[in-house]
Amino acid sequence: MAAAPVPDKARLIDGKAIAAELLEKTSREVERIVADHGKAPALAVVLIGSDPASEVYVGRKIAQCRKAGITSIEHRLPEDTDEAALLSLIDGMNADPAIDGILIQLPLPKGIDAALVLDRISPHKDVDGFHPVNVGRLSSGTGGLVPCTPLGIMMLLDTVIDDYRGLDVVVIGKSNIVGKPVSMLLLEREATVTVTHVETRNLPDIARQADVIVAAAGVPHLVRGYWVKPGAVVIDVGITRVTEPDGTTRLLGDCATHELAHAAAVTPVPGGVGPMTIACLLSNTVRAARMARDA
Ligand SMILES: Nc1nc2c(c(=O)[nH]1)N[C@@H](CN(C=O)c1ccc(C(=O)N[C@@H](CCC(=O)O)C(=O)O)cc1)CN2
Repeated sequence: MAAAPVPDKARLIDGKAIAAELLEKTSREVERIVADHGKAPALAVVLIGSDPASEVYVGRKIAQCRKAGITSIEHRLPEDTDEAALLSLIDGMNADPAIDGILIQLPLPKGIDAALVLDRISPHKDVDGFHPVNVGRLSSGTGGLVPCTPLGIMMLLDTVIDDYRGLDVVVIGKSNIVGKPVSMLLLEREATVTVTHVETRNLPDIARQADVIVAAAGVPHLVRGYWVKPGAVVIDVGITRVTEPDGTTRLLGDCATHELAHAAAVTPVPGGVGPMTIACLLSNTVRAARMARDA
């Protein structure tokens, strides 16, 4: 069999454009829900403390909700919020039929047990897909709400891959938000998935076998050109903000993208996976709203 041609320039997968399409589709679904039930889906967004990146993400989530016609209810709580007060806020939102989705922005301040908090959210309103019931459903392939970043990664991959059966995929990173759930989604599509992390031995050699690399280790420019097989697809999930000597800041992904001309396709940072995370949050909110109204 002839070897696949080596590309001389990797195709950029435009996350911004794909997210915009999904947001458009979500807005149309919101209109249908309003027409059928007379009430727009509603998302409660909880931000505790004043982490600058979290402020930016929450601001974008709320702005996108407004654009899509989703009602957002904002709860901004101080850094020293008591865990019991947060749990009681969640109990109230779980019981409130006017709220379809609950989002607790991560990371939480020190002293608050994230697992306890996420477990308290009703699985039906868990639009982040972090509740153990939804994690279990994803692992067993039995539906449920799926975490936003992995869902977005699959949508980006679907623009360049038709059939995942037997493809060798290397996931770098084992977080509950990205590495583990995206591995489950890829397994469901019958890819051969190798989950690795920064302690994995011979990581460059393992990565070089892959048809697809999902880099989610949070280590800037970890994946170098020689780690990537010619013609592979590379999804860069990393976003690390670095400050230059002149005081300006820029975002670095987990991949040295300038060394990846020989890849078939890569996602840029910014403008790749990040915008999909927010678009999928809105789409999950609409899904939760539809499920609540159809129940
Ligand atoms: N409850 C949650 N908390 C966090 C999640 C999550 O899915 N649920 N994910 C991340 C942060 N995040 C969303 O909350 C997020 C990260 C990045 C982007 C994004 O659009 N990035 C842009 C660049 C943005 C910038 O300029 O800083 C891009 O990559 O183009 C959106 C959402 C942790 N917490």
